[in-house]
Amino acid sequence: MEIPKLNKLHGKLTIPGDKSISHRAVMFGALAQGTTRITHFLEGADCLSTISCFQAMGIHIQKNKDEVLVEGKGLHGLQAPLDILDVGNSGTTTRLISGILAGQDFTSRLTGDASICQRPMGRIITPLSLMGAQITSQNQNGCAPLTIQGGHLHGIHYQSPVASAQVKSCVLLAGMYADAPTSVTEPVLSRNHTELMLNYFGAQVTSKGTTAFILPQPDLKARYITVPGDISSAAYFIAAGLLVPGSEILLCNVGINPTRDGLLHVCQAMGGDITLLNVRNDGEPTADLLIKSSSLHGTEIKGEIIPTLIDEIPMIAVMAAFAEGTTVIRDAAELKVKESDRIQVMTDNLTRMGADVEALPDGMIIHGGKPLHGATIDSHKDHRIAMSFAVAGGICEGSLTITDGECVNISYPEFYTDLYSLL
Ligand SMILES: O=C(O)C1=C[C@@H](OP(=O)(O)O)[C@@H](O)[C@H](O)C1
Ligand SMILES: C=C(OP(=O)(O)O)C(=O)O
Repeated sequence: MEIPKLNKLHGKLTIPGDKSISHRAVMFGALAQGTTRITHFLEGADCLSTISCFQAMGIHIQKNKDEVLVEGKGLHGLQAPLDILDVGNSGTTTRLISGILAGQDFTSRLTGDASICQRPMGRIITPLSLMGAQITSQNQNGCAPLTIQGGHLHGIHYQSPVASAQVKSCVLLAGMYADAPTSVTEPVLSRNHTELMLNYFGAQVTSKGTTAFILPQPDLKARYITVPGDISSAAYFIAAGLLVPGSEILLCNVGINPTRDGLLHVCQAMGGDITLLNVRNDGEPTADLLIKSSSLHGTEIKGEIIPTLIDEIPMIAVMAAFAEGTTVIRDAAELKVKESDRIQVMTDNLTRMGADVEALPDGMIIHGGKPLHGATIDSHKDHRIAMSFAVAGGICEGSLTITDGECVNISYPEFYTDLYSLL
C-alpha cells in the first residue's frame, strides 16, 4: 500500500484499548466466578485469538461494540478443547494461556501462524516443566505447536533469564494452581499488568523489586474492567505529532503505567514537547497527552528502561533517523524474537530509505538527520514495523509503499483511519 503524506497534524484522538490488558481481562475473567464486564476492549486480531481460545474451552464470551462480557467458570471450569487451540499471531496469548493450561487436568494442544511457530517457547517450557507440567514441542525446536499435559503443579522460585512479562505472567498463572507459593525474579522489571489485575480479581500477588510472588489460589472474583488506551498504539501518534512540523494533537486516555512509559522519557530526552494532562488512576494510571511538534536530537537508550518501551523501539528508531545526531539503543536483544527480527528489519528498511543505521546484536546505532526518501518497505507482516513506516513514509521525500500493510489489524485495526483523521 502507498502511504499518504502527513502535514500539520491537529485534533484529538482516543487511543484504542491496551492489548496486554485486554488479553488479561479475558483470561482472568474466564477463570473467575461470575461475569466480568470489560469496556474499551481492543478488538485487534491478537485479542480476538485469546477470546476464541477460551470459547473453545467452553467459556461464553459476548462482544457488543467495544464491550465484552466474559462468563467465568472458575479456576477449574475450563473444558478440554475438542480441537487444537489457535493463538494466531499472538505471543502473549501463547505464553499466558500455557501457564493456565499447565494447571488443568486435561491435555491440550496449541498452534499459531508461521511467525508464532518460530518464536521461542523454551522460556516457558522450562519453568512449567520445573513445576511438573509435561510440555512437548511438536517439531522439537522449542516452538509451537505445543502439547501441554497439565496436572498437579509444585510451587517454585523461578529466576528468569529474560525480562519478559509473558514469562512472568505464565509462571504466576500456573502458580495459582500450585501446591505451594510460587515466585519469579526477572533481571529487570517488566510490565506489571498481571500483578495489578490478578490482585484486583482477588488473587494474592505481591511484588518486591524484580520479584513477584503468588499464593495458591482458591478462586478469583469477576470484576468490571475499563481498559486504558494502549501507549504502544499511542506511540505512532506521539512520533508523528513531534516530527510533522506545525502539529498539535491531543491523545486521550493513554495508559502511563511506569512499567510501560519509557517512550515518554525517551521523547523528552530527545527534546520532544509532551504534556501530561488529566492524570488519573483507576487501577492503571492514565493521562491525556498533548503533543506539539519539536526539533528532536539523538539520545542513548539502554538498561532498565528497555522493557518499559520494548514494543516502541521500531517507532523510536524512525524518530532517531529523523532527529539530529546519534541515537544508540542497547540491551534490546529481545527485539530479535518478536513478530519479526525487529533489529534487522528496522535496519534494512531504514537503510532503504537512505538512513545511516548499524545493527548491533542487542540494538542499533542510528546517525540521524540524513535526508530520507521513499522506498518499498517490507513489513514482514509485523504490525509495529508497518505502523512505524506509515509515519516515516508520511514525512520523507518521495513515495513509500509498505507490503502487507493490513497487518496493523493485529493491534490497531483503525490505525490508518485514525492517522489520516488528524490531517
Ligand atoms: O505481557 C505482555 O502483554 C507483553 C509483553 C512483551 O513481551 P515479552 O514479555 O516477551 O517481552 C511485549 O513485547 C508484548 O507485546 C506484550
Ligand atoms: C511483541 C508483540 O506482541 P506478542 O508478543 O503478543 O505477539 C507486540 O505486540 O509487539
